[in-house]
Amino acid sequence: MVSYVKIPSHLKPSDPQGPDLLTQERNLASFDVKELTLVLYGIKDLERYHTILKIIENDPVFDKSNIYFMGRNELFEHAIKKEKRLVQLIRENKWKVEELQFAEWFLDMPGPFGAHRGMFIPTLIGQGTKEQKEKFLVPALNYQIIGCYAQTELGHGSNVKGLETTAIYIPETDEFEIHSPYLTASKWWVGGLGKTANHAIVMAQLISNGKNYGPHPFVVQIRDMKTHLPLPSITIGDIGPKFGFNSTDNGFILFEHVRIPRFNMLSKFSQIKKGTGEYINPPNQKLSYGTMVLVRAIIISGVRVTLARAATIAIRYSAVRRQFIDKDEPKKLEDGSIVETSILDYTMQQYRLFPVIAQSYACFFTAKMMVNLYTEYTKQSSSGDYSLLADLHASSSGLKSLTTTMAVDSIEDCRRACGGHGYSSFSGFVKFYQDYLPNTTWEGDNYILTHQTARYLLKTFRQVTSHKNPEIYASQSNKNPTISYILQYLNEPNQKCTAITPSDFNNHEIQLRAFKHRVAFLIANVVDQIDNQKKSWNSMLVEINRISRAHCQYLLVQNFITALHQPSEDESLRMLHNSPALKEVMTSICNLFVLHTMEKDIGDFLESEYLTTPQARLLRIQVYNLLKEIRPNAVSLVDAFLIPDSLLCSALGRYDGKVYETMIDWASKEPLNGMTLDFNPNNDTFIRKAKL
Ligand SMILES: CCCCCCCCCCCCCCCCCCCCC/C=C/C(=O)SCCNC(=O)CCNC(=O)[C@H](O)C(C)(C)COP(=O)(O)OP(=O)(O)OC[C@H]1O[C@@H](n2cnc3c(N)ncnc32)[C@H](O)[C@@H]1OP(=O)(O)O
Ligand SMILES: Cc1cc2nc3c(=O)[nH]c(=O)nc-3n(C[C@H](O)[C@H](O)[C@H](O)COP(=O)(O)OP(=O)(O)OC[C@H]3O[C@@H](n4cnc5c(N)ncnc54)[C@H](O)[C@@H]3O)c2cc1C
Repeated sequence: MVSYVKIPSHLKPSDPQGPDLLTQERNLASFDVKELTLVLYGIKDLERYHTILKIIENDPVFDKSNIYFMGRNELFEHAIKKEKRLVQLIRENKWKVEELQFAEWFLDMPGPFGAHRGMFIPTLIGQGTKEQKEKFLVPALNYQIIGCYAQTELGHGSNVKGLETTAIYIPETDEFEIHSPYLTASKWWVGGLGKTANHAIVMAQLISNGKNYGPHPFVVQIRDMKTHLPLPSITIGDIGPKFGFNSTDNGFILFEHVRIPRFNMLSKFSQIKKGTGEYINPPNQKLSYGTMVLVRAIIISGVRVTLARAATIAIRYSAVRRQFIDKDEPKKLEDGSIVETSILDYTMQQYRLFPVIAQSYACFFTAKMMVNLYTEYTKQSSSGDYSLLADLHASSSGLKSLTTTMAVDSIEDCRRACGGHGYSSFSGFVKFYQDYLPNTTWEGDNYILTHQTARYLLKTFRQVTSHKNPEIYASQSNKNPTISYILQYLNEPNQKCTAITPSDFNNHEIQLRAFKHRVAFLIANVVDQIDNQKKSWNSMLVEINRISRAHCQYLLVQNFITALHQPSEDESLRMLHNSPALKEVMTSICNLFVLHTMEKDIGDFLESEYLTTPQARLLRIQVYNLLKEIRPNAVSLVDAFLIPDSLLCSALGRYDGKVYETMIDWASKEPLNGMTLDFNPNNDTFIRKAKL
């Protein structure tokens, strides 16, 4: 890239106050960083990581050095080039899903084929029959057709049952007619639709013999395969500029009595019979919502790397950045000279940032749980057993909501913790935040999703309590955490915390009891208000949200603690258990996650009377103790995430700590610096490129 400003050569390269600050930090670690990285990725995935990263970093098409200077059109063109190159690489290297997830992660560019890979293909796999897979999935996997997932409409997104697009069965021709009766029925927001896709999975109200059977998925060809123009009676466009995600063509589409063969209704679960239009019921009414369950689970497993990325930038920058001399504990170099304090040494900075490290590790263990639960569900459902679906839907909805909210809040906290430089695109936070933000809205608005989780929890509570002998559920409590805490609460509703010193709060049994008691208390309270005091659902929505949040926080806590204690077949967990140094640092991180989470929501724990006010104070002291304990390991804990510089794309978070050199180098490449502007108000304004 061209530099428009020549930087004077007399400047010394780095921070004059101390050599290589990050190396000094790294020397403080109490554990082996490589060992922890291995726990996080596992041996096989770490090999994949390095293989794929090498390919991506050495390919000029994926070069990101110009990314912060691109406008929308340039960004979109760049994204298409990347997508096309990615498809070539998939073919050349025969990449499977495992490799592809790393490639997409490293590319860090929401692109026009994202919905094709992330939603169109999974829907065909999950909901298509064998014949439909042959017709649509095979060409989709070969990129002969490019698809998108068209569910949301201009007038309805959250309320899927309220969608207005119709698919009416026409027995005479054995076809469906896809139609948008109102402006508000226009499909809207659909990724890859605006310019790229030639096929769409359209979620439409299935109507046969005048009866509405609710939203079902239909495959609709939308553009001509040769000219790429919209097919007759179809109107398509891009929805315009957005907060972020501008490298993707989110689009709209309207249908005017478009006919498709009956074959195109995805029919693995429900079918329409030829001629009669008879509807064959699915084994579970919500199976047509299956793609959403899968994608929510995938989003949850992506949160850990999002948090890791934000923490890496902020922690490394805070180690390098120095402001003020600490009057009480001045920092001295070896030669005795006093230097300014690294901002990472300020307790307030630690309090803002170390919990983000802890959240990422917590999400790592819960991601494992989510993957296991989804795998178990897939196994069972392939033999017709859908009994795990309700559980899976409840935990994936609530956890998607909790963890993505946590992630966007934490990216912003990390950005602010970097002061003024956090506001620069070069921080690596700006585009990252903009592109990540829709995770709180898509695949279910984060508030709406908590209704689903709470509904399941209330239902379970009612089931257990309405039984004459609730203990009958005891045998299920090992597998079902909700039943386990409800039973515990019923047996001992007035349970009290036994902590008498700050360090007592490190006791994992005390921690688990706190979370169990709090969530059961909140559920019991809402059940009482709805069932006995006849409060409306709407009047309880804030409490509903609280219940889902409390339940999902408990899942995060329980998964972290279980990972530390329970013997496991899992390769990563065995490595963790076999290393005392790792176990020690992970225990501190776990304690910080648990106690910081409690402290933030302390009102719930006080209200449930599990904690007393003096105990709340002890708990806060223990949080401060943990910050001190973690401080020497902070940089190494983020190094272990192994987020490559090419992905961070951050002047502040780079591994070598050369913050200031990079800031000025990148600023010198700002194209505005290469333009000559005429500021004279009496002249017509003009801008021209400078001659270098
Ligand atoms: C360390 C290792 C490193 C490895 C490195 C890897 C790096 C990896 C990086 C990975 C990054 C990953 C990122 C992935 C990103 C993927 C992005 C994908 C792009 C997404 C683009 C966006 C697409 C979209 O947004 S598509 C549109 C989505 N829309 C929605 O989600 C709409 C939300 N609304 C709904 O779901 C429903 O309307 C709902 C649930 C709110 C209400 O539905 P309802 O029909 O009205 O039902 P209700 O009456 O409330 O309930 C009845 C009954 O049904 C149950 N129910 C509801 N839904 C479901 C369901 N889905 N499944 C099962 N059951 C369901 C409900 O519980 C009720 O049950 P009962 O109480 O028993 O009656
Ligand atoms: C970048 C991006 C990409 C997307 N990609 C796709 C795609 O590829 N395909 C697709 O089909 N969709 C896509 N979407 C759409 C997305 O799934 C929806 O926007 C999302 O599901 C939210 O629905 P909504 O917009 O209708 O929100 P609304 O439901 O209108 O929500 C607005 C507000 O009202 C509140 N609210 C609504 N109902 C209630 C209630 N009952 N109780 C309490 N509060 C309520 C919500 O909490 C929210 O705060 C995308 C969205 C974005 C931003």
